[in-house]
Amino acid sequence: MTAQIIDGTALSHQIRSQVAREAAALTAQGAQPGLAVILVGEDPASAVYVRNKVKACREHGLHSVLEQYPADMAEADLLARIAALNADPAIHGILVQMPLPKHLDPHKVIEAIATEKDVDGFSVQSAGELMSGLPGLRPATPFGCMKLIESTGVSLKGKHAVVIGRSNTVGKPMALLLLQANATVTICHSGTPDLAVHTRQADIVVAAVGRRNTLTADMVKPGAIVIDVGINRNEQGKLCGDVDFASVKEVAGHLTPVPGGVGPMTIAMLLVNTLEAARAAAAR
Ligand SMILES: Nc1nc(=O)c2c([nH]1)NC[C@@H]1CN(c3ccc(C(=O)N[C@@H](CCC(=O)O)C(=O)O)cc3)C=[N+]21
Repeated sequence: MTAQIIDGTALSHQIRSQVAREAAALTAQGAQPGLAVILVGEDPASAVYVRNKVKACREHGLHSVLEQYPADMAEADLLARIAALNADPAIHGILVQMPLPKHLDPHKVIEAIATEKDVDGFSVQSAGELMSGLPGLRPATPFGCMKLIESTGVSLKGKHAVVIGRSNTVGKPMALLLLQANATVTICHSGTPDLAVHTRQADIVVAAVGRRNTLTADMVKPGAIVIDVGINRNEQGKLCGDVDFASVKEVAGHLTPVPGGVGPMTIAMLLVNTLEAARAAAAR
């Protein structure tokens, strides 16, 4: 059996087109959605990601601004920029690219963003809303993973989902979204003694570790849905995920590639969140 490859690029374009239509309607009402992206420091990978985010906004009729600051920017100056964007009526979403240079406290920075503009869904308030089943902005990566799973047409109800990784940005919110969709959820992490014992039971595996070949074919139940959140490089410098794609595709039922899986969906869901934030602002 060979897995169906889930095309994240194609799905992201469908979602982005929908966002563009709805953004145009808001713009016609004088409420064009706007995203501000802040990058501190010169990490080349981060620079590529933020440029792609801003470019995606421009291509789909959203207003966007990119603010780039030197790596030694003072925390007070960053907080002041966030305060100014909080007060800017043309901006509905604020994203501060992570990771931040060491001297900047990410928690303090995230909490400075107005809750209604927290399009990353990283704030304590947004996390609490997700935990409590309240409406709110959902973290883009796990939100995108849910859309990828939904695109298979397989119902999550009563299924066993295993999440590998417990980060605040992916693993934990992913587990909560799966739980909300009525899956039975297991969270595995670096302290799990035998990962394969859990993943072999799983109808859905979401791998969000940041280490190549974390999930191999022998660890996968035949027919399972496998979502690969990893972003790694192999010896040749080629982008690859946490899943051993070549072997797992012979066992899984559905599998996301890297690149072309979760990454493009993260950007699409960021646009969805910005649209949602703009819509909420227009209704106030
Ligand atoms: N505040 C904040 N919010 C984020 O959402 C955030 C962040 N910080 N820091 C870094 C991570 C990473 N991230 C990605 C987004 C898109 C791709 C993406 O589009 N990847 C393409 C490949 C791009 C390439 O070729 O490098 C793909 O997988 O097909 C990847 C990674 C968002 N992040």
